[in-house]
Amino acid sequence: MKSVRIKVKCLDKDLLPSYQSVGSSGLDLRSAVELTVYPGKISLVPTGLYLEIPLGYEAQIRPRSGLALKHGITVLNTPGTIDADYRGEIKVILINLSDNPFVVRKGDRIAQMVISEVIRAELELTDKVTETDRGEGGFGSTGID
Ligand SMILES: O=c1ccn([C@H]2C[C@H](O)[C@@H](COP(=O)(O)OP(=O)(O)OP(=O)(O)O)O2)c(=O)[nH]1
Ligand SMILES: [Mg+2]
Repeated sequence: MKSVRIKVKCLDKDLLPSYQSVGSSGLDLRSAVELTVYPGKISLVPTGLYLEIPLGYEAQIRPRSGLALKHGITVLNTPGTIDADYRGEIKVILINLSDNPFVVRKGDRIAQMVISEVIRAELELTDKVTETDRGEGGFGSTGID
């Protein structure tokens, strides 16, 4: 498996994220605070983490499926983008899509962070794009069966 070294400043060692199994794609992120995400509401959850991601990589913040399925808790902007040059605290934007308040305790694993390589586009202006069978069809144009 490929890996990349990332420097991390962590306000509290107990908040250091980790992979939960040998094949996990994401590092589980822990909440640095206790808070409640109320039904239908959005909360910005600090993680106590500051990263130095090498240029050419990014971090993506994704929901945990268990929280989504059991509690209706998801990441509003998924996948959240952590730019390589960002030096602020990593924060997670949670939304509660259930009818019940969701209590987050300090140290709870609230989301996961996947490190990814980034390919940047070199935009080349043109007056015409090539034709294809699909053409302008989209948004369900191929049907559902
Ligand atoms: O879930 C997220 C998303 C973003 N960020 C931080 C890191 C990221 O590098 C920065 C900017 O994020 P983004 O580009 O998604 O937001 P923007 O609205 O475009 O803000 P900006 O104008 O600062 O780029 O905010 C987080 O901590 N958590
Ligand atoms: Mg941005």
